[in-house]
Amino acid sequence: MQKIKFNELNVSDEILKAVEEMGFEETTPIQTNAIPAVLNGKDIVGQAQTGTGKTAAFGIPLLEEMDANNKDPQAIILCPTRELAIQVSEELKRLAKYKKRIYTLPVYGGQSIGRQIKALNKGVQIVIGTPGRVMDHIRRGTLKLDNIDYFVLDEADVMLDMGFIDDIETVLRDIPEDRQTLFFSATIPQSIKRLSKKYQKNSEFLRVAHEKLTVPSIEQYYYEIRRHDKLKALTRILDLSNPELAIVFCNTRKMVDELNIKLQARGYLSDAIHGGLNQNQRDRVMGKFRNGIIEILVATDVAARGIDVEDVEAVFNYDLPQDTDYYVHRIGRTGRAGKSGEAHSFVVGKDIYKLRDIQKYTKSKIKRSEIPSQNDIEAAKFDQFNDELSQYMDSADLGKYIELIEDLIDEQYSALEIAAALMKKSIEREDSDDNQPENAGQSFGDTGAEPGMVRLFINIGKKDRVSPRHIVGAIAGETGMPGGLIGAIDIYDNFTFVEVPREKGHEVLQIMKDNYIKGTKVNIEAARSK
Ligand SMILES: Nc1ncnc2c1ncn2[C@@H]1O[C@H](COP(=O)(O)OP(=O)(O)OP(=O)(O)O)[C@@H](O)[C@H]1O
Ligand SMILES: [Mg+2]
Repeated sequence: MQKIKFNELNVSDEILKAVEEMGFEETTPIQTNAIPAVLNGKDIVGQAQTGTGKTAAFGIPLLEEMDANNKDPQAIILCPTRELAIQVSEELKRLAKYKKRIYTLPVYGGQSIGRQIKALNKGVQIVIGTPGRVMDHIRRGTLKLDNIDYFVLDEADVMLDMGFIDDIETVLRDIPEDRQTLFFSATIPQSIKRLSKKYQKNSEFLRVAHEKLTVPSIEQYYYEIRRHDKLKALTRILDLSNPELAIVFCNTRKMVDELNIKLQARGYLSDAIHGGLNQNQRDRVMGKFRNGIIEILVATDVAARGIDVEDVEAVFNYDLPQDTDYYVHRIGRTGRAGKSGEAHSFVVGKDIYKLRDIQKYTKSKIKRSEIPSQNDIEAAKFDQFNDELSQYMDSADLGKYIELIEDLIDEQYSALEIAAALMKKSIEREDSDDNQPENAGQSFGDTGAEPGMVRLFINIGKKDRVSPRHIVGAIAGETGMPGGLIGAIDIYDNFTFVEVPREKGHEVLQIMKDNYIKGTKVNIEAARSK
């Protein structure tokens, strides 16, 4: 029996109420198996596909076992990234809504340690963090280990990999022996078994029986293309399938930044996330993506594991991941909690061998597909136009317009000609709004800008490199605006972007158009105001 009602589990009314409010109707298979096992005191390795509720599978039993009268930390959950630590903490908070006096806290680098210490001192039973910061608190004595009963590694395979292992061993040495140790991930390689022997007692391997490592509701496609066709492929697929939200993975920070700028310049609502940004920037980008202010998240593998954002309908491997496990995790950002999703992978040259390995490893079918043609996109637009038009005709009051058209017909045109002309005009207008290449290189909008600020994209031409200092200096000099108001200047291959207060947007655009900055001509191709 894989799925059951939550009230068939031996859990408290507080949890049942919270789970109901969160809209969970039945347990997922890993929850069915893991919740009783953890409540019975078992150490477990839990493997289940992406998006199948592993967080609640360890979160619910932990919350049940916390002693509300004891203010000391009783559980530590380690996650590989800061965003994931925050998200797991949020999910636990929702589950703990009716568990009064049970507190959870995320601790991660890049956030003020003082604030975290204050929060820890107030009393927190469950600490969720990244290894570096958790270690830091342990060394400072601000995170006490004497009462830790539960130690959880989310994304265990990556946590026991990489540079984390030393930190984890250090933490484990100081946690009381009679703790429970829990490992969870969608991918559990053989090597974990050895580590499990070392760190766990009589561990039970809960593997949710599934043929495939990937989720069946994700349609997977690959495209054999040339490197320089990747951007075209991406934008065409985006235009054709028009996903609510999408994540595009690249293998390097540089590639992420470059691609993001190219997408923004073409008018897509995108932003970038990678480890090179500071924590404020990372939080801001994740927040905008979760709220749908941006629709496309261009990311390195920092966003590959665990991240749960509703309505991510498509994932792109702009670059194929180096590691086959990461294919599973990346595409698992879509098709979560029973929803459907699409995964598109770009394959250049020898990547095809890697793709074959991925198929073999995941036992999933990745279908070969072709870059959609302009005709495909036009046909899709036409279909969409038809749908919208018939809906509109059903609801709108057209009386006055019918009379006007009748006049036109009397004069010289047929009804068919008039309808065709109106349709052409309407579709063309949509297209010209649609960021065609002639608009690329410059745009003017609040894509990704701070509230009240507007972001200007400027094509500075490949050879005409200027430094951020020059740009700020020139704008400040011409407008008399303090330099501090001019923000977020980054220079990429041949683009730069500048954030200025909204009301100064047009003026600054004009200045940049008219001026030479320190002898370098700033070339602005076209101005477009959204
Ligand atoms: N029983 C349930 N019914 C419906 N939705 C659920 C249930 N349990 C969890 N969810 C929701 O499913 C989504 C995915 O859960 P979660 O992030 O825990 O997946 P995961 O297995 O940890 O995936 P990943 O391997 O990517 O980390 C979340 O939004 C969560 O709130
Ligand atoms: Mg998870």
